[in-house]
Amino acid sequence: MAYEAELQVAMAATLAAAKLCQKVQAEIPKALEKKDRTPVTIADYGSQALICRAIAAAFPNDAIVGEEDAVALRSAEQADTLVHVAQQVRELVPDAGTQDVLNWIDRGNGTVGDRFWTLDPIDGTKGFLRGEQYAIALALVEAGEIKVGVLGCPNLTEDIETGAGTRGLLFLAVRGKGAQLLPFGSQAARPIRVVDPDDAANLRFVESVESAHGDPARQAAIAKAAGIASPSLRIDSQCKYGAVASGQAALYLRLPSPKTPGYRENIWDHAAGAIVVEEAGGRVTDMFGEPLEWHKGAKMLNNQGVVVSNGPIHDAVISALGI
Ligand SMILES: Nc1ncnc2c1ncn2[C@@H]1O[C@H](COP(=O)(O)OS(=O)(=O)O)[C@@H](OP(=O)(O)O)[C@H]1O
Ligand SMILES: [Mg+2]
Ligand SMILES: [Mg+2]
Ligand SMILES: [Mg+2]
Repeated sequence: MAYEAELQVAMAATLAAAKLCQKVQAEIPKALEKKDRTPVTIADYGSQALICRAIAAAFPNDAIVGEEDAVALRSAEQADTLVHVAQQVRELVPDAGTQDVLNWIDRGNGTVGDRFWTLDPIDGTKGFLRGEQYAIALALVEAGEIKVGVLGCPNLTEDIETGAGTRGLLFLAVRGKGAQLLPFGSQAARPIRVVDPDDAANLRFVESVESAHGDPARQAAIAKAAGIASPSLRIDSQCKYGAVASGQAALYLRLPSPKTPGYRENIWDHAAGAIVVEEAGGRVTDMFGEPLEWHKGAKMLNNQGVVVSNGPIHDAVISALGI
């Protein structure tokens, strides 16, 4: 199958990063504050180091556009943090030197081009810090189209609402080949599909836990206008894409927050989830119904808001948005 090597490398790297994140989350990590005042932890850095190492080894010519960089970790003030990051990485790569770890993290400073990977080593760091949902999100983009996506969700359960079933899910997709779900520890991935419009029990919508990352009042009004009467399920991170792809929600709405109207979305916050939903039969656009632009830069400057659906309700949502 096309992209089989890329998929296998991405899956193995994401599972290794998930192991590191699970261990750090159990130890109740501290958060550092980045320049933009958002949090980052040793697990964000460790996850980026492991995944960039694996991609650089398998595909040395590929650029990686990752969320994190090692600038702060190279500073004298963060010497202790660097020690902790390197310790965590060494649990999985015993011969990793401290300089190696810094260089692997900085391998994620690549730029978008004809073929590149985009990586969010922990999406939903705030959820991670609360002990709740987060995702490790990795995607390959070629000629402006996402070709491969792997989304690791270490705390997500097969039944998202009740918590029943295996905890720890890997969502996978290759363009044109469908989307699959592999519970952590299982050998057998199974195909997934978005929800059928007749399945009233799963016609719910999902949105961020963090109110400041969207517009909860407008999101509720739009969902209602599109025929979804039940209250939202609030989930951190790209796990929301997993909910739509696996047929447990019909809609994920992320409308611009009135507090940060100029905010533009990062490609790593959406690429892996978007291909998983599309390959499961759903649709992903911005709030104007336009396709998201993956190859223009790390920020999607020409897109605002994100609408993710099972497909059949998509046009009703865009028209309810009234634009
Ligand atoms: N103002 C604003 N508007 C929209 N999005 C924003 C905003 N600020 C931050 N972010 C990004 O949100 C990412 C987290 O996604 P979620 O909102 O789905 O998860 S969470 O509820 O915050 O946990 C989060 O990703 P991570 O930094 O990887 O956690 C940010 O990239
Ligand atoms: Mg993110
Ligand atoms: Mg992140
Ligand atoms: Mg972040």
